[in-house]
Amino acid sequence: MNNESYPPLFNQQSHQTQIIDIDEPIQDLEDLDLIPIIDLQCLSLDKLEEACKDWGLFRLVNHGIPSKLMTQIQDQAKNLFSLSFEHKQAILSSPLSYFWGTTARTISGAALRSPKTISWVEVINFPLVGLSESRFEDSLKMYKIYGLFIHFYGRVRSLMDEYGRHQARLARTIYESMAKNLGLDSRLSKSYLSESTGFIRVNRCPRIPKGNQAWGVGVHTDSTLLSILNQDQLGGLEVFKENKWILVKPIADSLIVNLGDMIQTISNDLYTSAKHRVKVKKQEDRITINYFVFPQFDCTLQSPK
Ligand SMILES: O=C(O)CCC(=O)C(=O)O
Ligand SMILES: [Fe+2]
Repeated sequence: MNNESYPPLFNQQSHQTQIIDIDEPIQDLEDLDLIPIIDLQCLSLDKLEEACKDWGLFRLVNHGIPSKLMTQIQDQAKNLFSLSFEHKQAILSSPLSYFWGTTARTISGAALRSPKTISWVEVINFPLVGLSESRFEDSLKMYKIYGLFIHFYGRVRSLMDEYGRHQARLARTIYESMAKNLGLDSRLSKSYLSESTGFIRVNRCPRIPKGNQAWGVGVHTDSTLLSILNQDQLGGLEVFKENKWILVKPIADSLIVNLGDMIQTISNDLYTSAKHRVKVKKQEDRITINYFVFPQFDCTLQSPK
């Protein structure tokens, strides 16, 4: 098992970095999807309220993103990850960033990784603001693979722009309904969702040798206001609810909305920032595309009385 697109650690036959408990009980009822469903075409404020309080996570359907775009973005992410590890390290730099072994970064942008907590994941961050006018392409010309890379980077970038606009629309619609439910003061609550903070994070959890498993992403909550996830058909995402880990099954054309720490704070802990994690055990690469959005950086969060 060797492929130059993977970080070297992920090419080892077996790895000792993450031994995880295979017997841990997980609610896995074959045909049953336990995750609450929110239909954006006929959005029920009551259902939304229930999902936000009880789960902190829900499945979004009828969201208006064409399924072709959902698939194209997955395919292009796959292409980008298939560049060699060296090239990814060299060319996916500011305003983009590439790192592996963790999804967390320090304030200065360095990957927050330690040998004990290596996650089985590679990450590319795409800012959405300024992507089109960035000098990134100029800096790429220094590299020999410019010609090869640029023809699909251009494609990825325009897809990201289009996809990002849809995500911003979804976040705005969902957040405004939450604000209504929470009775937020509309003058204050405008700055609690700031589209300019939005970015897209593409994750690849590399295939893993048969019989092994690892954390793609360990247990965490998102620090966002909202996160909106497009996962491929391999699965692996789990959410914690009433002391059980529940599989968030992949269902074509649906998105998973995660409430982050910021909306939990704004709601005065009425809403839950969902605890979740990703387990990797398939012999195929797993790709997910996540949209993250935050409050305006300098605003003060105020919970309703
Ligand atoms: O890849 C996934 O399914 C979820 C990733 C995640 O939780 C994150 O990036 O915060
Ligand atoms: Fe997350």
